Amino acid sequence: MLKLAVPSKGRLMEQCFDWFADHGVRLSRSGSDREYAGRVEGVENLSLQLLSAGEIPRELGAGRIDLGVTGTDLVREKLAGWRSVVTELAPMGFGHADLVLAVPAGWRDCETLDDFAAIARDFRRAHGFRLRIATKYHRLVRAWLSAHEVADYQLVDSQGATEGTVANLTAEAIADITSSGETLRANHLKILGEPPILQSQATLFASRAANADEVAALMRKLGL
Ligand SMILES: Nc1ncnc2c1ncn2[C@@H]1O[C@H](COP(=O)(O)OP(=O)(O)OP(=O)(O)O)[C@@H](O)[C@H]1O
Ligand SMILES: O=P(O)(O)OC[C@H]1O[C@H](OP(=O)(O)OP(=O)(O)O)[C@H](O)[C@@H]1O
Repeated sequence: MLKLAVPSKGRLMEQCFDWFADHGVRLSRSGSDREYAGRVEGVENLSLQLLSAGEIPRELGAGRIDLGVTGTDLVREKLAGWRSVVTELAPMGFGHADLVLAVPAGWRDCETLDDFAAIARDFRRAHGFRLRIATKYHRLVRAWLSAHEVADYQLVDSQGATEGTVANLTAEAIADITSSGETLRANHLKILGEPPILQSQATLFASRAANADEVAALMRKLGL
């Protein structure tokens, strides 16, 4: 029996149910809208759990679930050495979002990452502390800034409403997921750097601990 987990709410859950239906497997909640158990029809030996998208990487990593749907951003952020822990089975074509670095739109002299690196150096000298970047994507942001030789900054943890931290004076810049760009615009922020830190989408992952034959049989059933 393979254990599958999908996001427990919102558009991600609905689009996930639609994707499986298009591949001949019907997923549904087993009880009320509040119940986090699920039902599977159309394939044998598969059980369904509804979990927080943010917790699915950890459950895959621990081998407590065999298959999971979540964003590539969350897997890369939350699982060190993710390639040795999970296998990417199928990008699913929804949940597209870019992880980006953004600064106040009014920073006219900051258009490139090189400008940002220079501003960060000057900031430290002028203020006596490092420029603050609010984010929940610590691992990905650190790796990306290091690859671009930006060193004079500190990360400030923000688990939500991250774009508000600049106006609230708890950070000078942010790194967060964007799709329509509305939240950045509404908070007077502009994106720096092209391409983005990461382009994410909802993806079906298998735990490396899962039974490979059972996973291969399911993939055939899904037509993948
Ligand atoms: N505006 C958006 N458009 C598209 N995808 C998004 C957007 N915001 C977040 N996502 C994606 O949705 C996935 C889930 O994100 P989110 O952080 O909301 O989950 P979560 O915090 O684990 O949910 P929960 O509140 O259940 O804990 C991530 O992979 C993320 O990339
Ligand atoms: O570019 P947009 O289409 O405006 O979308 C971006 C927003 O969506 C996500 O927030 P979410 O609604 O998941 O809430 P959060 O602040 O708790 O992360 C993300 O963190 C951004 O804030």
